[in-house]
Amino acid sequence: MTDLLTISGLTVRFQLRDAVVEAVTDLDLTVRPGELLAVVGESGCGKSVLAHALLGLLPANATVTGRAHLADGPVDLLRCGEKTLAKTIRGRRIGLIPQSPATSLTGVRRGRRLLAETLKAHGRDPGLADHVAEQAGLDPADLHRYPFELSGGMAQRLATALALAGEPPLLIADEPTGGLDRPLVEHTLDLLRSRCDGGAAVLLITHDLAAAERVADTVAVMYAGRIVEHRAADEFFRGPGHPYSRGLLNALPDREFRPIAGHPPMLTALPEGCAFAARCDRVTAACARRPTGTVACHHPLTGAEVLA
Ligand SMILES: Nc1ncnc2c1ncn2[C@@H]1O[C@H](COP(=O)(O)OP(=O)(O)OP(=O)(O)O)[C@@H](O)[C@H]1O
Ligand code: NI
Repeated sequence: MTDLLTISGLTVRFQLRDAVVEAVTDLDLTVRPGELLAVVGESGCGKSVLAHALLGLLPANATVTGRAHLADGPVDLLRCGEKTLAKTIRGRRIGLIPQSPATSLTGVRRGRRLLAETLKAHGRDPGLADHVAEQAGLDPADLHRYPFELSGGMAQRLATALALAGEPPLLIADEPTGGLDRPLVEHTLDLLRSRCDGGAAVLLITHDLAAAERVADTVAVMYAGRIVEHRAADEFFRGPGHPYSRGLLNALPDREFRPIAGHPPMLTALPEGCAFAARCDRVTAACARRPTGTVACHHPLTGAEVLA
């Protein structure tokens, strides 16, 4: 099947006064219709920057290179300019559930009006507001509130409803379960899954590997701005290939509940070789060269040692 989204060589740099932040480097990804791709990795590894780059939402100190295309459009999302993105892409072709919607949902309109106007802007019946809120797990009775009157979890669900309003074929959900308690987490994940089962694609950005395990078809692991492993979810959860992936899985409460020692490197001073080497128990002299491949490691895990 043709890919819905194709990203090649995506690289994002932020210019600071006296340093450059290498936020995303040479990232290739594809997402098919009906696929739920989970992008996982520790805080600061570039997940939100990836989402914002695709939607033209990065601040002025960012430089973006590479290419990103939707299957049905000739435009390069990274080059097409604000007007095209605002008119034809954001909300319509690609919906975004932003991270921390409590801070991004501002304005003086009540939830119902916000949602009704968004539906109308996408050519849908504004009367569907209550229905779409319910789909997102938000009690329609809470739509009379202003954004600043919403709890973090309610704002999260309103943001989800707003992203669903345009029925975009691709939904990017950046930590969509933040601030939600367990039943609502599951409701939101199942909602994303049902979007995919209806033919849409979802790029789910999450810290929560248990969430990814519940719903993802494929998993991409980011470390220090690069994808270090990308494969089918069932294979990944059975036997990750990258030592970093194994570390993430072993940190889960129902596995070893043991966090990975140490910290990711500074994105302003990345090593030339493998960025994970300083934290890795398999490091050798070979790791001074940058590893490549779908498991970007000179000493990937195999067979029995995988979850040892
Ligand atoms: N405008 C900016 N200027 C400089 N650096 C930035 C800017 N925006 C983001 N960064 C840096 O880019 C890196 C990646 O940030 P990003 O928000 O993508 O992380 P993340 O993986 O989404 O983390 P989290 O899981 O905490 O949301 C971080 O080191 C961050 O500090
Ligand atoms: Ni983020």
